[in-house]
Amino acid sequence: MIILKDLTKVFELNKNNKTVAVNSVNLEIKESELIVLKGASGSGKSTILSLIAGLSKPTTGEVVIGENRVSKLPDNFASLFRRENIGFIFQKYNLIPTLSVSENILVPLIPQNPSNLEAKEILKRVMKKFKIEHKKDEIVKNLSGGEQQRVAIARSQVNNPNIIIADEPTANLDKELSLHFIEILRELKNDGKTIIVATHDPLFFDLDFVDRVIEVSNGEIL
Ligand SMILES: Nc1ncnc2c1ncn2[C@@H]1O[C@H](COP(=O)(O)OP(=O)(O)OP(=O)(O)O)[C@@H](O)[C@H]1O
Repeated sequence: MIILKDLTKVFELNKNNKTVAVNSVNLEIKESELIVLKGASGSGKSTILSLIAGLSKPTTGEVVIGENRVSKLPDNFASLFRRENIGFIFQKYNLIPTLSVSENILVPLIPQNPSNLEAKEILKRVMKKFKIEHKKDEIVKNLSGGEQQRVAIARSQVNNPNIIIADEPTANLDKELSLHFIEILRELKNDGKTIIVATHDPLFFDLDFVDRVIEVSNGEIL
């Protein structure tokens, strides 16, 4: 269970310039639920995701995931928690363009220093699942948008996280690739993952396997 308790995030650029990006948000997300956060640009979706992941700290309120009060964890514990529990899929993929597909997918494992055999097995599992095995030695910048997306998804799954956070995952994809991404999402949902997608792509709003579409406006949940 992920619980957001009266969560507020204020960005203070200077004394006269404050943005309330998230305003008193309360939300409970059950295990294996798929939630879509929908809202216009600037409504606060990405900020909510980064608070859930412990990438930033709330101004007030808290985030609790399972037994962990994520928003109260010191940074090094928060990053450990993230590494073990959360997979990220970003709009711009955040891949390293000059590295190969396999090298990019293995990046999240670097802190764990796995044996070659372990790394090979994990690579095989995720590349097969997300159908990118045939490109394993290709440099990422030579891949199409859809292929880069699959590398990013494969990378998000190397630690087999139980929570997946996707921020505008289809923003750079055409309709066909977006529909393909949605099929991957359906699979991840069937695997029992808890998934939170922030998007303004209408393709996500009537899917039969989405549990809830939650509208965010001006930092508040409607
Ligand atoms: N680091 C920051 N410093 C100052 N203001 C910020 C920061 N991050 C976000 N904001 C502001 O907080 C508000 C919410 O931004 P956020 O990125 O969460 O919206 P969003 O709904 O994800 O938008 P988009 O769909 O464009 O990504 C915006 O007004 C934004 O300008």
